[in-house]
Amino acid sequence: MSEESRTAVVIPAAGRGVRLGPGAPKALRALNGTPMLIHAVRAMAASRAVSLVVVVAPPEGAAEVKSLLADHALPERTDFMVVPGGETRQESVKLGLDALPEGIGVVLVHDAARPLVPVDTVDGVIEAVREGAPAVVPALPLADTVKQVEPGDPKQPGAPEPVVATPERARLRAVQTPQGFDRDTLVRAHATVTENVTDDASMVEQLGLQVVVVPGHEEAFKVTRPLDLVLAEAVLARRRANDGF
Ligand SMILES: Nc1ccn([C@@H]2O[C@H](COP(=O)(O)OP(=O)(O)OP(=O)(O)O)[C@@H](O)[C@H]2O)c(=O)n1
Ligand SMILES: C[C@](O)(CO)[C@H](O)COP(=O)(O)O
Repeated sequence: MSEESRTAVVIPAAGRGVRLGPGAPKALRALNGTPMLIHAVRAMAASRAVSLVVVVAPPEGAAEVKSLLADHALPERTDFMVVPGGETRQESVKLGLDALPEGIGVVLVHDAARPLVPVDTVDGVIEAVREGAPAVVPALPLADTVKQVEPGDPKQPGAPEPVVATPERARLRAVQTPQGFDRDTLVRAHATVTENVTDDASMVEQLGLQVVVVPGHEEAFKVTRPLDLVLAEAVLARRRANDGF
């Protein structure tokens, strides 16, 4: 993968945010007065290697997302597109991929729900793809011990679940985004894998190709539950205090 190969980012932003609770679609909710999606777009466009950002919007919200992008200051060197999303994250990513123009060789997929990822993490992923890895994921070691269980009846939440195994923690990683791919590899993965998966790199694993992990960052956490909003606001307040961000 050459330095000249253009890099695009697909940002799936079409989720409802059910775990966050009632309100607007998660990507459109505000952090420090600015929609989470705009933070995520700026985080991606902060990389000088990124020439195109494709936002996959809630199907009924594409017009609103277009006007949000027009209303917020974004780097001029980056192009932006908006396409409507699908029923699942996987479908939304596929719709974003389908919209990519010719000439893009590297594709990042980044959750709108990870608005605060630092640019060094983004650049580290791009660099690893450019150096030849077909799929790259940023990840962190785990702080908690993990148990594999026999899942209980979803109709009886809170009922005890039998433990099946305790995987060796030192070999586990908590995976973040942006995940980076050689474009042709990711297109082939989405065309081949039909079962529902929770991240794009696992589709490349199913093709039998090597996926590699590079260092993630604790500020690349995903806003999933209400407490994550508190943490995100605190991170932004610290950034403002530290560097007038
Ligand atoms: N049909 C979907 C579902 C999810 N996403 C996006 O995928 C990312 C990661 O998903 P997640 O954090 O699970 O978001 P939601 O699906 O919105 O959350 P929840 O499961 O709580 O509803 C988010 O940026 C979300 O907008 C998407 O583009 N299209
Ligand atoms: C892609 C991802 O962010 C990697 O950790 C995660 O798998 C998305 O999961 P979600 O349940 O759609 O939030």
